[in-house]
Amino acid sequence: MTRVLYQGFEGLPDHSEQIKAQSSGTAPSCPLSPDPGSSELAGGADELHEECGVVAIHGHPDAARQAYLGLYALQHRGQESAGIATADGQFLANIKGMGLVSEIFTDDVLQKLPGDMAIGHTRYSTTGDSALLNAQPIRVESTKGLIAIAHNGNLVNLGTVRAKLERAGAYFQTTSDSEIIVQLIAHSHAGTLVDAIAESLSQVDGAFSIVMMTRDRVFAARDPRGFRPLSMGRIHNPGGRDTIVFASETCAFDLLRAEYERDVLPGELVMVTEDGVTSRQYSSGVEQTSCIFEHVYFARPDSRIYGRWVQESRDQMGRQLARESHVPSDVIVPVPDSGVTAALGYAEEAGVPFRLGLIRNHYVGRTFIEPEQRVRDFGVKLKLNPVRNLLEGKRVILIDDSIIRGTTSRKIVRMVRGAGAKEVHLRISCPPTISPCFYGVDTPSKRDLIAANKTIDEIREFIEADSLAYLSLDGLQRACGSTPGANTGYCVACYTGNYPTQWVDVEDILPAAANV
Ligand SMILES: O=P(O)(O)OC[C@H]1O[C@H](OP(=O)(O)OP(=O)(O)O)[C@H](O)[C@@H]1O
Ligand SMILES: NC(=O)CC[C@H](N)C(=O)O
Ligand code: SF4
Ligand SMILES: [Mg+2]
Repeated sequence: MTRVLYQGFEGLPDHSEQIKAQSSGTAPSCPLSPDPGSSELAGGADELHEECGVVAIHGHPDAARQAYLGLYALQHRGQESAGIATADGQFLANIKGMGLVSEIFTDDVLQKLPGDMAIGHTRYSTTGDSALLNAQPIRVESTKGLIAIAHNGNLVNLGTVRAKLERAGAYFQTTSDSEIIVQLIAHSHAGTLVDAIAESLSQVDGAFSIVMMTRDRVFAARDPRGFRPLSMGRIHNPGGRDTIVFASETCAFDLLRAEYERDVLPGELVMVTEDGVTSRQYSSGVEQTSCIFEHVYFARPDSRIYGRWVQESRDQMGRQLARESHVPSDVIVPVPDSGVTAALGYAEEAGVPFRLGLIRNHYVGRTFIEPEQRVRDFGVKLKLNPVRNLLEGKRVILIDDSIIRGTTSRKIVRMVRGAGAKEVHLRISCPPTISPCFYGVDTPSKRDLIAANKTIDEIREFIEADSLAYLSLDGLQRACGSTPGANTGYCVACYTGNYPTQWVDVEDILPAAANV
C-alpha cells in the first residue's frame, strides 16, 4: 500500500492535512508536529542517506504531468518518497507519498493536481526521518501566503537557526532541514517576498539547490558554493508563452523536450512570473565547491552538470585510471551500472576488450542506499550475476566507481572468481572515500567507511582481489575538467577530510579509532 498525503484540497480546513491510503481509502495517523520520538537532527551524521532530485515547471497547461515526467528522470536521486505541488494563481495543492514516483502518481492522482505551475521532489533523507511527514514538497502557510519548497542538499547550521525560529514562535511541521528555509521566509520582516527569500537563503549554510512555488510564482536557487546541480530549461511554445523548467539534472529536460538554457548560478535566486524570468545574485564572492561525487557516481551520464557532461568526466576517469594503474589482463568488466562509463574509457585507453561480464537485475534497488548491512549483502547477490563464459580462465579487471563499506566489492570479486576467473583486479574511478559527506550524499560515518579504517593493501586483502588501485585525486580533478592545485571549483571533502564549510559534525570526522 502506498501512503499518500494530500494538502490544500477543497473541503479541508486551512492548515489541515489528510492522509489517504491510496489503495484502501483508510487513513493512517500522521503527526502534524515534529515527532517527539525523533531528534531534531534525526538521521544524524551517522545515518546520512543519499540525494534528492528537484523539478519545477512554470507556464504549462498540464504542469503536474510535466513535473511527473521530470521526476521520473530523476528517480535515481531518491527513492524513499516523492511529491508534486501545483498552483494556478489561486490555490496551491500538494500530493506526496512514500515510495517511487510511479507508485504514488497514477493517472487519477495526477488529475487531482491542476494548474500551470508545479514543483516536484524525489527524496532520500539526510536530515529528518524517512517518513511521510518529511516527504517534499513541504507546504507552509505564512503571512506571505502559501509557500511550497523542494530541496536537494543538506544544511549544516540548522540547529542554531531552528532554535532561533522556535524562540520566535515558528511551529515546525517536519523534522527535515528543508522546512527551515520556508520558516525563515515566513518569519522574515523583509518588505517583499523576494527580499524575504534572499535574506533567508543568506542565513542558512550548507548545500541547497531548491525550487519553490507560491500561488503565482516559481523560484529556483542554489547555495553560494553551488554544491548541488540545478539547471534551467525552456520549452518553446510558438505563438504562446514559453514553459520554463528547472531540474537537478538535464536528463529531465530530454523527457520534457525542453532545451537546456543555463545553470542556476551558485548564490543566484531566479524568479519566474507571468511577466518572465528575473534573477538576482543574493550572495557572491564565495569559492565554488560543487560536489565532484555527482560526476563520479550520482548524476546520470546523460546529464550535463556544472557545465560538463557526466559521460565525458567518467570516460576521462576511466582513461586516467588506466594510465595510472593498468596491469596485464584479458578483459575489462564494469560493475554495472555505475562502473560502465569509466570502464569503457579504461578499456579504450588500455586497448583491452570490454565485456559485460556481470549482468544486473534491474528490478532490485540500489544497494548503496539500503540502510542495513543484512539487506545490503543480500542485495548484491540479488542484483548481479556473472556471465561465466566471459570470465572463465581470464585475467579480469573489474571497474567500479567507488568503494564505500566494501560490501559490494568483496561479493563481486568472489563472484567473478567463483565464475572461473584466473585473476581478479579491481580498479576504482575515484580516490579512497575516507570522510563522510554533510552536504546531501549518503556516505556512512567514518566507522563504516572501509578506507577510513584500512590501508589500500588491507582493503585489497579484505575484498580478496589480486590487486586494487584507486584513481588519484589529481587524476579525478583533471578528469572533471579542473586544474589540480588551483581553485578547482569542486568539493572533494570525502577524499581529503577538508570540508569547505565552517560547520561539520566534529565527532563524526574524528579518526575512526576514536569513534569505536
Ligand atoms: O562499498 P559498498 O558500500 O558496497 O558500496 C559501493 C557500491 O555502491 C554503489 O553502487 P550500488 O550498487 O549502490 O548502485 P549502482 O547500481 O548505482 O552502482 C557504488 O557504485 C559501488 O558500486
Ligand atoms: N538528499 C537530499 O537532498 C535531502 C534533502 C533534505 N535534506 C531532506 O532530508 O529531505
Ligand atoms: S563531501 Fe564528497 S559527496 Fe559530499 S559534497 Fe563533497 S565531494 Fe560531494
Ligand atoms: Mg555501483
